[in-house]
Formats: sequence, C-alpha cells, structure tokens
Amino acid sequence: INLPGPWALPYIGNLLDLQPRMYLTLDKWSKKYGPMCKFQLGAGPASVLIADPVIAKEMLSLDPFVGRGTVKEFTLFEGENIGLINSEGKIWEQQRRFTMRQLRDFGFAKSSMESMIMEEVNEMTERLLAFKGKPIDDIKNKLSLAMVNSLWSIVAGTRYSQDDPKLRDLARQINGAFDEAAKSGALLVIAPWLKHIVPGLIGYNAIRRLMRGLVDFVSKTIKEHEDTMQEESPRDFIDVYLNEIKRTTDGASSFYGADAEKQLIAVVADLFQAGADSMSSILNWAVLYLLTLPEVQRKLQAEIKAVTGNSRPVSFSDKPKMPYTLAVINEVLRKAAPPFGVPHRVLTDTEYRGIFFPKDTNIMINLYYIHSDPKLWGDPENFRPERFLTSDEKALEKTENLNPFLIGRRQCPGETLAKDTIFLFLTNLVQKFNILADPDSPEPDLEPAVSFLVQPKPYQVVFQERKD
Ligand code: HEM
Repeated sequence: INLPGPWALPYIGNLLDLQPRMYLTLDKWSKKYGPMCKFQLGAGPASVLIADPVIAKEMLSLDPFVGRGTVKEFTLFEGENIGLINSEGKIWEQQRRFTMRQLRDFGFAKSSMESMIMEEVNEMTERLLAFKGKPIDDIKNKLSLAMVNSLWSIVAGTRYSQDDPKLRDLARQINGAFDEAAKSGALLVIAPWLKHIVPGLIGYNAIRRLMRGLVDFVSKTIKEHEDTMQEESPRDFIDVYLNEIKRTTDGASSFYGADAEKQLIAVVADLFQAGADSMSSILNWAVLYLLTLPEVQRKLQAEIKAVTGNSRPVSFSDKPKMPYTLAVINEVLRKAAPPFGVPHRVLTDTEYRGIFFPKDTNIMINLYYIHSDPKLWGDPENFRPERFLTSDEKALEKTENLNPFLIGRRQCPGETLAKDTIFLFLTNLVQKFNILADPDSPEPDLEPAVSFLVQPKPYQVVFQERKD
C-alpha cells in the first residue's frame, strides 16, 4: 500500500509501539504521517489509519470498506462471523435491518422505552440517596450495572434489582471480555497458534470461558421466552425475533432453520457487548467532568430548571428545549468516544483516491485524533460545550467533525438509544443532586486509565441531594 507510516518489524509489526496506550501512539502517527498512513499489527494484513473526517465519511459509505476486521478467537462462537458486529454480506444486512427496525419502532414493548429507562434512573437515584452525601468509590460499577439492566429490559423484557447476582455476573462477563482483550490481545493477534500450546498464558482460555458464559446466559433466557411467549403479543426484542424465525419460509434467509437461533444468541450478545460498556463509560466521564467543572454543572442545572421548573422529571420531549444539555453530551462524546472506532475490513481489492487497498486490509478511523485536531476545534484541550452551539446559544450548530458512533453503512445502530439513555440519566441525576469532589481525596485525574477503550481512572465522588 503506497502510504507513509512507521517502520515495522517482521512478524510482530508495530505491536510493541502500541503499548501502553494504543490511541496515543496512533495519534502520534497521524500527526507525523498525515490523513492516511499505514502500520502493521502482527503478521496479518496491513492496517490503514484515517485521520480526516471527510475521508472517513467518504470511505465508510463505499461498499468495499464495510467489511469487519475480526480476530476469530474473540468471537462469540469461535471463528463464526454471525450476529451483528462480526458478520458481513447478506447475514449482516438482514440482521442489521431487522434489529434497527425493532430498536427504532419498539412497537413490541408493553411500556415505552422511556419508562423502562426511567425505572433504572429511579433505582439509581434511590441508591445514591442512600449514601447521604458520603463519598462513593465505585461509581463505574453502579453505572455499568444500570446500563446492563436498561439494555436487558429492552431486549429480554426483565430487569433485575441492582443487587441481583445474575445481573452482576452478566455485567462482569461483558466488562471481563474487554479487559481480557486488552491484557492478552496482543499475543493472540501476533501468534494465535499459541492457543494450542499455552492457552492459559495468553488469555485464550479466559476469553473462551467468558464467551461460553455469555452464550449460556443468553440461551437460557431465550429458552424461557420460548416456553412462555404468546405469538400475538410479543413482549420484547427476543419475542419479536422468535416470531420472525417462525414466519420465515425462505431457506436462504439467516432467520430460517436450525441456525437462526444461533443468530439470535449472537445478536443479543452483540447488543450487550457493544452497548453496555460504551454507554457507562460515557456517563462515567460525564460525572467526572461535571465534578471538576462546577460552572458547566450550574449552567446545566439552570437549563433543566428553566424547562421543568424542577417540579417533574426531565423527559425525552424536553430535548428540543435543552440545547446546552445536548452540547454537554456532545462534548463528553468528543472527549471520550472509542478512540479508533471498531476496525473495518476491505472486502475486495479496491482503488481509492489513487491508492490501492488489497482485500483484507484493516481500516481504522482515528477518532481520537479527529476529535482533538486543533484545526477543527481551535481549543480541543478545553471542555467547552458552547463550541457546539450557535452564537446566541439557543440551538445546536451542525458539525460533521463529531463522529463518536462512526458514520456510513456500519454506523452504530444503538446511537439513538445511547443518546436518549445518556440524556435521561444525566439530566435527572443533575436535577436531584450536586455532583461534587470528595474534599478528603486527591483531585481526580482526567488522564484515562490504561485499557483498550478510554475509561476514567477510579475516583471518589459525592452526590449531594439538592435542597434548592
Ligand atoms: C455512547 C455509546 C456508544 C458508542 C460511543 C458507540 C460507538 C460505536 C462505534 C464507533 C461502532 C462502530 C461502527 C462501525 O464499525 O462503523 C459501533 C458499532 C455498534 N454498536 Fe455502538 N456505540 C454506543 C452504544 C451502543 C448501544 C447502546 C448499542 C446497542 C443497543 C450499540 C450497538 C452497536 C452494534 C450492534 C454495533 C455493530 C454494528 C455493525 O457492525 O453493523 N452501540 N458503536
């Protein structure tokens, strides 16, 4: 591939350069080599890093670039590219179209999506009130459980109390899969054959155990649905999906026959793996930023009061009247989106902008670079929600430079749900509480923890009930 890039070692390529914070190395390369550069992950196909929002938008809308780069050891059923995240071609199109329609219409729910999310917000509020203003040291886990629960009630129709061990296990499995990927991913990428020799040492056993646990949990839930569902009144996503399987007579469809239920397991697991951690990480950052920026918090609280009088909870329908709140959420997404998206695979040999991309090339979008490029943002280092507002601060300004959900044909199908959930959680918590630093703890650190994604380091936070 005729592009500039760092010099790569045989077999391991640039993997050693990527430690400990991969996104910082990628940032350095984009600064040095420009909007398109190449590097090498292990002995596999070349990777191309895109650091320009116009090129990203153009490429990701083209058919040859919508494949998915997947390490087969990390897939739910090892090596089977089914479900949503890892599938391609016809299966991907069918499963994605169906899931997006259900997430959008949500016509199958007994109660609306809003009331399901509000139930979680209310439980969270109760739990925070119980601390009576004492510092909390694991807000990450609390948010993560709330997000798993919120997704679970939409997909599987049930919610658990936040103390329920079943829910805790599910959350741990999902978080665990990401952590294992971060810890041992490099070796599995360089030398997947090591799994036959030292499977425990390179994290292979741990990842497969997690995936089996997830499959078991989801399979049991599906079985319970089959035993109790009534075709004419589906209760949740799983019921609607089971109906679709029954209805399908086209033998070529991925909703047909014995394999269809496996697809369902993979789709449900994918919704959790993609949705729970990413939403709770963004909310965790939002809490951390508000804790360090009292001015932003006060302005947010003033807008909430102007719209609701603080005499009722905030609801979806308030959104159009709350541009500052939406700008705060945009600013958190700009700062804390998945730093290099989710990799794509080139499906066929392709020429683009005069450059030849062989089949299987790995494409990564450098969102961290794009979201912190001074040419696009002026003062990217500052947390300044006003950058997303018109000069009178009465409306959101359109921008093509913010792409936390990526863009094009594989764009995140959970975007609306994620934004709505974050909106309801954030506004209703800030309406009830002042989010404060613990005066007895060191000042929180805004540098992300070392991990695969960008997560805040653990910190202490006080939720003080508002009396005003
Ligand atoms: C703030 C929260 C979230 C962020 C920042 C986020 C971001 C992303 C990104 C960057 C991608 C890769 C898109 C691509 O490959 O071009 C993605 C894919 C995906 N996301 Fe999200 N996401 C979030 C929440 C959710 C939620 C709540 C769900 C589920 C309801 C979800 C489900 C998915 C799925 C299934 C995919 C794979 C789509 C495909 O391959 O066609 N995401 N997300």
